[in-house]
Amino acid sequence: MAIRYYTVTWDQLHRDAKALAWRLVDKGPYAGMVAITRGGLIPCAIISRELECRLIETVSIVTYDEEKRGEPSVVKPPAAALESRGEGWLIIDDLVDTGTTAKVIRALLPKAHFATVYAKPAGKPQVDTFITEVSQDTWILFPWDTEPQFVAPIAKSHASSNGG
Ligand SMILES: O=P(O)(O)OC[C@H]1O[C@H](OP(=O)(O)OP(=O)(O)O)[C@H](O)[C@@H]1O
Ligand SMILES: O=c1[nH]c(=O)c2nc[nH]c2[nH]1
Ligand SMILES: [Mg+2]
Repeated sequence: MAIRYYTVTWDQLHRDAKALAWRLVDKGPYAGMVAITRGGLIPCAIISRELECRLIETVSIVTYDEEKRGEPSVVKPPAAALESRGEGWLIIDDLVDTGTTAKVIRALLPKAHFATVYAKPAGKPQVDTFITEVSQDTWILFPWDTEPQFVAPIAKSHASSNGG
């Protein structure tokens, strides 16, 4: 199956994270927020500003090596939220894909509210609130993983693909 790419710019990420904050504001107040590093850090910063929530904990789960999956391991647990099992806490990640990361965090913090900006169908059941769904065969390209580069004019690439 050919992979598609969905490019997210800084502006779009800011807009989508704010849209998520709008959905979350009435579900609070929150005891604090847990950002899933590293992808959840920037959406968490944007949402914490909107919700005026200044207590931020982090959790680090290592699952991916580039675009290949490995076994998930908790590199840094969300210490401040563990005792309450996440009650009143808001967990933020940039996206849910297979749901592997979300399942590990949910086991640690079963009472927390889990929110992501983007969601793919396989992981969607693990998430309480999200903004945009993309198909399972789509790879989301975040602004921190990409940079603008020169692209040849259409006429040039068209001519070379026609042997011109
Ligand atoms: O639903 P899943 O299949 O588990 O995939 C989703 C997770 O994968 C990405 O993180 P990654 O593990 O690549 O680490 P990073 O956030 O440090 O880039 C993304 O930020 C999510 O946390
Ligand atoms: O940058 C990313 N884009 C994705 O679509 C994805 N899925 C899992 N992990 C991911 N990281
Ligand atoms: Mg991540």
